[in-house]
Amino acid sequence: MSLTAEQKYELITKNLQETLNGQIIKDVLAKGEPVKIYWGTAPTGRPHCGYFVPMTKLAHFLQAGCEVIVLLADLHAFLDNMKAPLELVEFRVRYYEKMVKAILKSIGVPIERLKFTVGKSHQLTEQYTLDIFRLSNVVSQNDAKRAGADVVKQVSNPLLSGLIYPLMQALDEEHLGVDAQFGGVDQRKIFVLAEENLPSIGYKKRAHLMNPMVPGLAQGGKMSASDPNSKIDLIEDPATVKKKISKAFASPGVVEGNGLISFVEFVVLPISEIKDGKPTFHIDRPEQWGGPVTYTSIEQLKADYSSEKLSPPDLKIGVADAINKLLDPIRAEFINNAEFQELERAAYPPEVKQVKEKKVKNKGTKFPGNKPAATEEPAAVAEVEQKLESTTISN
Ligand SMILES: N[C@@H](Cc1ccc(O)cc1)C(=O)O
Repeated sequence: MSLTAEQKYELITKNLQETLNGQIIKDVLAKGEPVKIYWGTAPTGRPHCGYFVPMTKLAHFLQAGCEVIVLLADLHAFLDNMKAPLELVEFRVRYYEKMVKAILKSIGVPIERLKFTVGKSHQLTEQYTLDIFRLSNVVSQNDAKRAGADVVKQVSNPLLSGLIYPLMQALDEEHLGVDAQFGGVDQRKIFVLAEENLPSIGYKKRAHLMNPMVPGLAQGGKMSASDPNSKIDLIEDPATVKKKISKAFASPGVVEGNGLISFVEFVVLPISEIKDGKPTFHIDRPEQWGGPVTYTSIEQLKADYSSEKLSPPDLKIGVADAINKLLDPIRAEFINNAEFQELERAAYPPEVKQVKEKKVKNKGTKFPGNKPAATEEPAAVAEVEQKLESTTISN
């Protein structure tokens, strides 16, 4: 199936909340060239179900013949208040890469044409360093601070790293040689900073594509890796998925801010369309409430929900089943792959409990029955690090 330039543009911008400088993309398409787009993700907390949203867009970009790059932004994960310490970030990079691939496989997207790159691989060059300095001479402290406000963790004593973060995200566009950057609308201020300032240091302005933020499952707000109740892990077991969804916030008849409906709109329907060519959302509703029902458009679902023809518990049945179906292959891959599991432990080592040690009076080594000084327990990190040293992660 070959698409016209217009059809490609439509697919590229489908389901987005906002596009800035779409003309840049149209111009590339008009020349018959593939559009080069990147999506960056900072490997901080464990990736969760919210990641399905950008993944559906990567699928669209690939369908539209784009060259797609996934940037695993390791240094950004470090610069954002050290959400990922340097000794863990490499494991997280590998864990994220595996997860992104597993999600795309679960959606049925061929990943051969997807390129993965790690921030460090271009961000430590001489030219990049010089570019940070050049950009720091045209961007004010205030503008850099404001640009990062929705992305960088806001703390009472903000660090300098939070100002460098947006500058580097802007520079990545140039150093990855793309036509467009894609991200959530939470990235908007950084995108604008890039558009306004790259030209001042002699670089092209890029197009920016933004997907909406899907509200979390708790009480609105975005899905966040740091709030366990607002999100569902990609390797969560089926029973926990059901439990979390049953607890999700959903007022009868209220569509606005309903995380479950948004999930259907931005994940379930688009994915079924990518997979089977037509959007479907099936609810195995008990007979007494009207029996099974299948929706093929979000408007239809929203109308039924607003008029309370569809109740929150029934919506929840459908969403829990849909999520479990999406997670099945990801869970299976994880469970059947010891390397993957080891990587998870290395990337997210269980917190070492601070056990208060009983003070033992030092009576000297000569004291009868005393043992030689105990060797220190290796730290959890060092231990897994060692185990992993010889393991390579295959695609
Ligand atoms: N800011 C993105 C990560 C990112 C980092 C660097 C980039 O060039 C692009 C994106 C996030 O919030 O996850």
